[in-house]
Amino acid sequence: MLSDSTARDRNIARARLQFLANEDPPAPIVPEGIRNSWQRSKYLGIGTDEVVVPYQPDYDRESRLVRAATPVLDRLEQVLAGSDACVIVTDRKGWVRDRRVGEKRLSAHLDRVHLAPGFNYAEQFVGTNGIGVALEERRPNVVLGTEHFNERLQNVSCAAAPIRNSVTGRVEGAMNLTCWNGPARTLMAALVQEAVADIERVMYESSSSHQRALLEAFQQVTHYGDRPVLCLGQDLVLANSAATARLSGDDHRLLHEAAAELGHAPRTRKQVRLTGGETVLMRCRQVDSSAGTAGYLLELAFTDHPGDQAGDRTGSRSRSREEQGSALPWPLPGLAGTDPAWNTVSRTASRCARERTPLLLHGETGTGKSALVRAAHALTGAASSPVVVDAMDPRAADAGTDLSAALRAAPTGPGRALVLRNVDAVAPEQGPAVARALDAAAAQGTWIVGTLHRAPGVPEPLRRCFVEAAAVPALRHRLADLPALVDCLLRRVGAGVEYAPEVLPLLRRHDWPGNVRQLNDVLSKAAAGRRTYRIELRDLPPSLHSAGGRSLSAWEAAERDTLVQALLEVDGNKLLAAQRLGISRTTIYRKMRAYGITLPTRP
Ligand SMILES: Nc1ncnc2c1ncn2[C@@H]1O[C@H](COP(=O)(O)OP(=O)(O)OP(=O)(O)O)[C@@H](O)[C@H]1O
Repeated sequence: MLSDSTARDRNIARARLQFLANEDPPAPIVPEGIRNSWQRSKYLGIGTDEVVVPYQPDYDRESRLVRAATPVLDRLEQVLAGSDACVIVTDRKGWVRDRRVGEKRLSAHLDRVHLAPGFNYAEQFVGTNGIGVALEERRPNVVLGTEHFNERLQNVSCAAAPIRNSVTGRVEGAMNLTCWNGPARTLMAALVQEAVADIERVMYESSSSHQRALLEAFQQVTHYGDRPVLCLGQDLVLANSAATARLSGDDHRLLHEAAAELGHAPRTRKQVRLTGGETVLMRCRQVDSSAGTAGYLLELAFTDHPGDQAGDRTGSRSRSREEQGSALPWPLPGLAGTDPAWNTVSRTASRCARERTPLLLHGETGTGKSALVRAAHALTGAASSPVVVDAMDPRAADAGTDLSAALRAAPTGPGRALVLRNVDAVAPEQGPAVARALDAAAAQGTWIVGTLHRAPGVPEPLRRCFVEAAAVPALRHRLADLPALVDCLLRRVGAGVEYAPEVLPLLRRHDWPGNVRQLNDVLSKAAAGRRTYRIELRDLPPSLHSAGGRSLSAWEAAERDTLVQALLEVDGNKLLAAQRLGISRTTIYRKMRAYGITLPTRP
């Protein structure tokens, strides 16, 4: 009689051969994570009988990951001495950086399959294996014997987990434990998790003072992104959206070199020619932390953008001009608009969603902050919708369900997004607990987003939970997008809703304090109440027909609405409208001026 695990191994081995031999997906007996990895491996055409992997003997043996992993591996090596186990650390691309083996026979086998320092064990080269799956799916996993894609690995089992930078949430590498197939394999996952936590802690201790200093310097200067600002650390780049829109990765390297040349001077300026040929004036400041030099803070002024002088805080208007020159359309599913400032924020949100960079979105109510997060998250292929926790929701303020508890209750992990709406409404005493809850979710691979109406409005310690910030433009600043928005919103109402040509000019005259949400409400109501196949001027609310310079009393608003309604009924003929209302033509002129009524009128 076969033991349970032997029978399982045989079934998995059979399922693997069937999967390799035909076009069907792997049988359901195969665990989901392994099935997905097999499919990716087959799609990439990876061989199953030979391990052919790239080799690069030269690598940075002083990197922060290697330095943090060394004491942990030293300790594990002693624990595992003589046992049939081996621990391995790779960098984030799958290059093996260190390996410690308990016994010689396993060491020889691992050499034969190139699971050794300098080789690359990413899934794209080896197919399904612990390291490859941990880096690909950014989560811990176990790959047992016959679950390996390559036959040469089937006599070993491995458990692996990603190693993250607990400040930025970025995956820095992977830790893997391999041993011969056998009963001990079920304990491997726990051992790996513990070792990963130790490495992450050492990394945090050694790097956090640098990173904290850089983040602080960046946040002090950007005030949520008015001009291009870049903060360059040894392995950390912080850039606001005004900088990312104009700089490539090569530009970052170039600017880093230029900054390093300036040395220790407290603040210096220098002209730098970027890779695309543009010249930028860079103002550089060295950032120090308690552990030494953390990096450089660069404030940039592009020579084609005079309003964007380093040190000039002209606010979001100068930023949007800068972005207008460079932001190309960046369509997000279900959303409309090609205004440059909208393009820039769409691009930033997409990149942050992809890289899981914590993002702070600020913009007036109804501008589309939540809609952007939903669309950018969906674009990553995530199956789940973002979970939104509102700091202004009275239930969250309730003693029984405090805000941090609500955040902690949200599902976390790669493929998840967590939105804290109205970040600026978090009460100061709740700040530390909320920050801890956000950091914990980010550490699990969740994409963290905060939204608020006005920047800067986020107090410490919450501010440091967000790495990037971007502004969502108000509708009145992107009126060129109005036709596309109207079409998009009417499509949501139903197919075939049209509008008269005079409608758009009228919508364009309004300043939309409630932004796209208000436009959506107006259009949905107009479409529901329209009297013909299309929306006419008279279907729009009377308030849209006046300039609305001052706030009106209820009585005044009612009078204005009656006036507009009467004028619309008679196609703007003032004499007829006056007769209907029983007032003089002079009175109607006076009232129209007083209320700023501007609907198209007949002479
Ligand atoms: N570019 C767009 N294209 C289509 N619809 C949009 C766009 N921007 C916003 N909307 C729609 O406008 C409405 C309001 O958007 P959303 O709820 O995202 O605003 P918000 O900025 O998060 O508001 P608040 O600050 O009040 O939370 C939603 O129905 C959304 O789908």
